[in-house]
Amino acid sequence: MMMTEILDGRALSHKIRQQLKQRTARLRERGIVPALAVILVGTDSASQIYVRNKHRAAAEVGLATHDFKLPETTTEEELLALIAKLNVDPSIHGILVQLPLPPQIDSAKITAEIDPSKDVDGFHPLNVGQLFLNNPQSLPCTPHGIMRLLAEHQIDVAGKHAVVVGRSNIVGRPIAALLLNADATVTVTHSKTANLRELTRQADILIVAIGRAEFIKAADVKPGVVVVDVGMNRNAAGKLVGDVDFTEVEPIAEAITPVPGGVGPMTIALLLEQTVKFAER
Ligand SMILES: Nc1nc(=O)c2c([nH]1)NC[C@@H]1CN(c3ccc(C(=O)N[C@@H](CCC(=O)O)C(=O)O)cc3)C=[N+]21
Repeated sequence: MMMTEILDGRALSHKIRQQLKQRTARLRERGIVPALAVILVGTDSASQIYVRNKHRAAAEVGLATHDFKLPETTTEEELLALIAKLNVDPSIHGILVQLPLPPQIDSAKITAEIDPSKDVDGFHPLNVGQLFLNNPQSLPCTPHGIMRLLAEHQIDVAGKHAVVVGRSNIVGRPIAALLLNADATVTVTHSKTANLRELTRQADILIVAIGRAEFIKAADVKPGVVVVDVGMNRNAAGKLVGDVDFTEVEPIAEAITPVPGGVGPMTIALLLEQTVKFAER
């Protein structure tokens, strides 16, 4: 009987936060309070969960957060003015603008205006380019959290076939780059991919970030696969479920992340870690 390893993001994020506590204490001895500015425009529901959990975790590790909650009707000019102010504020080490933004705001224009050295999300084109060139400066938190979770469980990706489902700027594209930098053989699939399930069945490592509840079933994976589920969806019963049918896939997998308690808490831990890193420079 093979036992499936559960990749527990809650436990590892706890461990990372304990280490960060010591680093923030040392910074405070030098008179530096690491500070993160979080900008939320409107009322996206995933963003609100994120803001709430982030806030709690930041306080616990001794990191200051400055929340800017702006109305749905905020203009691009207003948001750019706030970013310009935060860019030059020496007491602010990290700036995060919650995505998605309302339709009147061009998010590409916004991410390009954040000082790359305060870009805790790693979404600025300069940081995206550095990641692609295998010289990362600031990494997107969710992909970074995934790599840390795999490393913690001694899952070596070198030489393995990693299949990514989804090509978003936040998860699919950057995790593909990170896996490639770690010497995996990477296939990126998405909503237009022909015979997608034939490709997922070939994965040694399967990363699913497509935003469809329980999309990956038992028949879509091979025995012994390592599954990372980035999805966060509400099912008909109002329960939080991933993009992977956990009940079906877990018995076949060698290792799998749960939802909740997998990738989500890791995203927050790496966001805090990146902010502390910026404050230490
Ligand atoms: N610029 C930007 N960067 C982001 O990284 C970003 C964003 N915008 N916009 C929204 C999404 C969503 N997101 C979450 C991260 C963690 C949890 C999280 O803590 N999840 C927990 C708890 C879930 C719960 O409390 O129900 C878990 O999965 O176990 C949720 C949501 C980051 N995002």
